[in-house]
Amino acid sequence: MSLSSTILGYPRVGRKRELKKAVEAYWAGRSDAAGLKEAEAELRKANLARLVELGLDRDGSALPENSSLYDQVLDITFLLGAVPERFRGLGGLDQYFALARGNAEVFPLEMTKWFDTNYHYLVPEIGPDTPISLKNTDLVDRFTEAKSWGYLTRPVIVGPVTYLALSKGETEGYDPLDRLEDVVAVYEQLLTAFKAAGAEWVEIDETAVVSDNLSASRDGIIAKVEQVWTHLLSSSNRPHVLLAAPYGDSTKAFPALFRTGAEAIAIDLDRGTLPSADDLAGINNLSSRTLVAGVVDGRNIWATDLNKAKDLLEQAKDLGFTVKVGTSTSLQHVPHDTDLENWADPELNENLHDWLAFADQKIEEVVILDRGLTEGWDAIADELSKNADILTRRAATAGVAVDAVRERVAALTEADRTRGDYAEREAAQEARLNLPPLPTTTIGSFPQTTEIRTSRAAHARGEIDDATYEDRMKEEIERVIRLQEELDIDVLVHGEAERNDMVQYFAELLDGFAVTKHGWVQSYGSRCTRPSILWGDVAKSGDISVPWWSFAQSVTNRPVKGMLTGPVTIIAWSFVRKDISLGQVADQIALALRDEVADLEKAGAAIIQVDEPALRELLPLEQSKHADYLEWSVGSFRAATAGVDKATQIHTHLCYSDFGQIIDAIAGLDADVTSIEAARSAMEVLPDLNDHGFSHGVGPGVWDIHSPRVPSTEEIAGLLRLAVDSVDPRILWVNPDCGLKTRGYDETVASLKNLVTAAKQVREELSADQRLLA
Ligand SMILES: CN1c2c(nc(N)[nH]c2=O)NC[C@@H]1CNc1ccc(C(=O)N[C@@H](CCC(=O)N[C@@H](CCC(=O)N[C@@H](CCC(=O)O)C(=O)O)C(=O)O)C(=O)O)cc1
Ligand SMILES: N[C@@H](CCS)C(=O)O
Ligand SMILES: [Zn+2]
Repeated sequence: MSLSSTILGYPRVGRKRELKKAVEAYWAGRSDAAGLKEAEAELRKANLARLVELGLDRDGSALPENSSLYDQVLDITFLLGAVPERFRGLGGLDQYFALARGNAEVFPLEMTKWFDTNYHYLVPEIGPDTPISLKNTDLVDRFTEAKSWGYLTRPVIVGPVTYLALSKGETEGYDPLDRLEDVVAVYEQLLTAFKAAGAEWVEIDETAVVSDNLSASRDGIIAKVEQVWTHLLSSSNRPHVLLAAPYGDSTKAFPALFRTGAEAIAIDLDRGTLPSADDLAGINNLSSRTLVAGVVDGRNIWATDLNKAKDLLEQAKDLGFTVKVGTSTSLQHVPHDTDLENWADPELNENLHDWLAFADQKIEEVVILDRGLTEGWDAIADELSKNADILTRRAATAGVAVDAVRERVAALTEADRTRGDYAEREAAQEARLNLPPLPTTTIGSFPQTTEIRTSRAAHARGEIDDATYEDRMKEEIERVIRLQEELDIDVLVHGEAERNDMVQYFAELLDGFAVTKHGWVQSYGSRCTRPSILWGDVAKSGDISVPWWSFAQSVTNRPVKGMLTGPVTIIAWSFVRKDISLGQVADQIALALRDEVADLEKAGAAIIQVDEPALRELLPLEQSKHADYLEWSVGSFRAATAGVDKATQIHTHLCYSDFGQIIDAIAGLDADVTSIEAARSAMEVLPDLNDHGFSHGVGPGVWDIHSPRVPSTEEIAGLLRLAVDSVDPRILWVNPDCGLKTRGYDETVASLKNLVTAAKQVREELSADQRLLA
């Protein structure tokens, strides 16, 4: 059976976040395993029905099966039984969720970004003795169940090379790819099992072939993909294979992918290009191979330029392939459906409706383009002309290009991005702040309690007025300030109670953005975000953070940090326009933030933190693009922060990543203090920082806030001692890995108590040791 036009994956959170609700109900004990499985199956069935309703072929190969209770990489770990020793006493769902979230006894797998997206996967830990075998048949069971409902699906599976390339060695220096043969043996069994269950097609995502940012070299990864898949495809006891190389430019991998003999190859034509005739030299009988041309951007929400897509599809055909329409990536990164929004809502800007394509609209685009491809472009002439018209009108819409914003960005100079000498700043800040050695602080957010979220929801529904909402938030802020004083934390935060999300909050208040009510996208596990839509030129037009900060500072004598989100992170976690460069967008946001920084400073803030947790995430997958990216990203942070007095201390915060490749850029931000995730990787980042001569303040996280586990005082003190071994104690700060918004109060209070006690203990040790200079 031939492959039909398709998408590489569908959102799995559910139109009404059914998956989130089902999983959280299970964790909270409100449902049991059977209840969870039933809810998950119901969602899967509803999604399949929707895909067919939208026009994907139910009996072919077009229906992707990419569901998961938590994460697609974790599903492979679970399938392989490749479970670190600390989880081996557990079984079934207990083990699955302990791997994801930890429990009172065990810390979970590390979590990091999936390529350059805001989706997080769980990093497998692989060693020479990690058990690897076909441990369960969940993936095949899902296929069989869908078949019983009348849908022949195409299971979507992370490929073996990619799985191991994304893993970390159980011990320092161990290369997980050393276990490739064992993993491949399981995939061989899996393919046989799919064949026996009646699968016509499976999709294997070997995404690693598009990235230079992994520890294994790209050439090595490509060679391994070719070797492994040439072997696996030589068997006849398997379904057809769609070998996918999404999320980037696969030009380098193209000849190898085709040499494997896979019946179909999917490539990303949003970030990548078509192969040249040279790339295809020596590959025979191209018409027997299907190319799934990823012309519909799977990870942004703009309506596709259908005329441009048509040209690409024609070019692909001219190369000699059998061409099918596809998305550039899975649609798991976009919301379900634009029709879930109320377009009369003034926050949305009704113009946007026509400009947007969420997952369901993207499927409609795939179906339209497929019709053009098979019936001739005249068959979709109306759609092509309407689409061209929308794009032309969009460019001329008010707010898309604002002269004042463009002129201000064009006038930015190097001096605007440069602060004074660090030693002078350090002295001025020390005199102003007078903090103890190893100062303690937190990253910004305190737990977002049900009361806070309920108040916000009631406010949004108009059930409570602005003043009541504001009073409730202020009560919360004052409570959080008192708690930090009781805990004896040195530098306080207001707790971010008023923020629904650290990006969306800013988007709601800046010009140039729209926000949705239902545009949820999975960030990790059950946690979702509603990425904002950056459609126009960005500027600040009113209060953002100053009233909340001023209130917080008015109720304490200790310094409270002003708290902002940086330009790169706002870009990374929003859906961003593609008609101007990201560097330009970043500078527009930077100037809006520069105004906010100035207002905070004017109000009296001595410390202002500008979070850039996504700095590493947006690092392009291709090495050749790194320098340009680092220049504009670092430049925009500096433009946002360099306007302050030398006595004003600028902090930044980074998390969710492996920072090795961007250490120089971190230094280049020129923040006075950088807090950085480090607890789960036992301070790994510090020697790197030290080797790069990093001499500004640094706060390596000493509490992994992604797990409900409370770290003991001894454990934290141990991490601090490790830190002191790597960097000068005079620059060291003590803080958690990240904000506390996902934590509950019990563990927050217990952990912060231990954190402060540990800091005091190590302070004493150091002063006894005379290693801390005054
Ligand atoms: C720090 N991280 C963030 C990333 N991306 C962002 N955009 N924001 C981030 O903070 N990427 C990297 C990491 C990922 N980490 C997280 C951490 C936590 C969450 C999270 O907690 N998400 C929440 C939703 C947050 C939110 O938008 N809350 C709103 C709406 C709350 C809501 O669901 N309301 C209900 C009604 C509630 C009621 O009636 O009581 C509703 O609308 O139905 C708010 O607070 O107002 C989550 O629950 O998933 C995400 C990423
Ligand atoms: N200030 C934010 C940073 C998260 S990355 C917080 O504390 O939640
Ligand atoms: Zn963080």
